[in-house]
Amino acid sequence: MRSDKPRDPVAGPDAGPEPPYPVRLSGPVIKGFGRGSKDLGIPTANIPADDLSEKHPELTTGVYYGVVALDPKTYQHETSEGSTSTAVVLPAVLSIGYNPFYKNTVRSVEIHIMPALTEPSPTAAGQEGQTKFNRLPDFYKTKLNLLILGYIRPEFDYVSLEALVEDIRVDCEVARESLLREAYKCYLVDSGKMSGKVSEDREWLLSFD
Ligand SMILES: Cc1cc2nc3c(=O)[nH]c(=O)nc-3n(C[C@H](O)[C@H](O)[C@H](O)COP(=O)(O)O)c2cc1C
Ligand SMILES: Nc1ncnc2c1ncn2[C@@H]1O[C@H](COP(=O)(O)OP(=O)(O)O)[C@@H](O)[C@H]1O
Ligand SMILES: [Mg+2]
Repeated sequence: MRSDKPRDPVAGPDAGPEPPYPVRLSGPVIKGFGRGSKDLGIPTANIPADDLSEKHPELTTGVYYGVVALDPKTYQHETSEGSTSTAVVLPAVLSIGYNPFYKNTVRSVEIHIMPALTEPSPTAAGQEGQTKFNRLPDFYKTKLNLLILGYIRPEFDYVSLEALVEDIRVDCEVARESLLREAYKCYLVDSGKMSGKVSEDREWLLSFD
């Protein structure tokens, strides 16, 4: 169970991702248990977790942050200038594990895509009423590429659904603050002066065959 201790506002070193990060994962978006939107009001794009233990033994169960891109052949992202047919990199927060609150018996990888960091955060503290998490038009079956850039916390069980939702709200804020640091922002925005390794990772992220 989660303790009442206040949470750190950022996770991972300021200097940028340290090994094993960035970790590359990709797969088609599949159906989950249908609880994300319905029970929690937090949609999560699930990708297959079948070969995770074999391919990524370093990924322990827990909550992570990173960046994602969706295949523009099947998903056109809406921007302020209209819809775009090139892939867009967006910030994300994800859980890898058994969702102890729901006692799942199989491991899942569930990604919540957040709005661009240039937009106001819908999950910032102190907003009136119930938190409204980011919601995009559905993109089941679309190929999703994900670069995991850091670890936030282990998975917990909770006394209530509200407590789980509040912790995920804070995860979104921790992910956002973590990604706003220069050494992480470069994965989201091409500033023209990124290192060769970052540029290689971004190229992978944006490649869909
Ligand atoms: C950032 C994030 C953190 C999460 N943390 C936990 C957690 O600590 N414990 C837990 O039981 N589930 C956690 N979840 C998983 C939610 O319970 C899960 O997204 C929900 O059950 C929806 O599942 P579905 O996609 O199968 O419908 C987390 C999900 C996200 C996106
Ligand atoms: N911000 C978002 N992040 C992730 N998925 C989203 C988002 N907005 C809409 N979706 C859509 O919602 C679906 C996930 O909803 P969810 O209730 O978790 O269902 P499931 O249990 O099938 O994963 C995703 O597969 C995607 O098509
Ligand atoms: Mg889901």
